[in-house]
Amino acid sequence: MKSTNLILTGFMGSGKSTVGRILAKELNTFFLDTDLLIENFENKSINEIFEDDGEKIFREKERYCFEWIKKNVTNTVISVGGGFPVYIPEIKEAGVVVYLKVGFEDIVKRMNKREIKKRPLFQDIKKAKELFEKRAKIYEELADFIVENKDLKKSVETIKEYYENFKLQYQSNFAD
Ligand SMILES: Nc1ncnc2c1ncn2[C@@H]1O[C@H](COP(=O)(O)OP(=O)(O)OP(=O)(O)O)[C@@H](O)[C@H]1O
Ligand SMILES: O=C(O)C1=C[C@@H](O)[C@@H](O)[C@H](O)C1
Repeated sequence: MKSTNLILTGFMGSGKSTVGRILAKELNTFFLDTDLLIENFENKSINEIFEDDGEKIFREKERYCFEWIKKNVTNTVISVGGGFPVYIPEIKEAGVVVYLKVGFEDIVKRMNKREIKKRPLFQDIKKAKELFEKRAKIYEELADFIVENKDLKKSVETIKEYYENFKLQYQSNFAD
């Protein structure tokens, strides 16, 4: 059976947390962020996990999060880390997937120094751009719905409309 979580994906800084928090409030639910779940569980920042344990261990923690969400979470807005769909292509098993699409130059313009510092894979801008180019197609292929996150209000409204229609369809599919 399809899960009814609303999962936001996209590159680092594409606006998943910003859009996710607003959406959760408007939909009268809660907002989860897999990066924050992992940081809280480990009591370490993402930077510390990358430094102390390495990226491979971080990806294992993301998979653990995925399995937990699939089993235990419903009707929730969830923002996942930028690499989550790349390493967990079965992401749709945990909910309906919306890709927040933003160009690399716009992401760089939007993020301040403090925001960049928190993201280990954004330290080398040339490498971050290469990663962005490699991942763009994967995000598109794994999405149920794609939204260009230009105007924040419009993005929220478009996703809300899509998700409400999805839920209506879901309910009619599973009605007795
Ligand atoms: N539509 C928008 N227009 C302008 N700025 C935006 C928009 N959406 C988000 N932002 C800004 O972009 C920056 C990054 O957003 P946010 O932290 O929500 O991204 P994210 O996808 O959750 O990042 P990460 O996954 O790396 O944590 C923030 O400063 C946020 O205020
Ligand atoms: O794009 C990525 O691979 C990452 C994005 C962040 O959200 C964090 O999940 C982490 O820094 C890795």
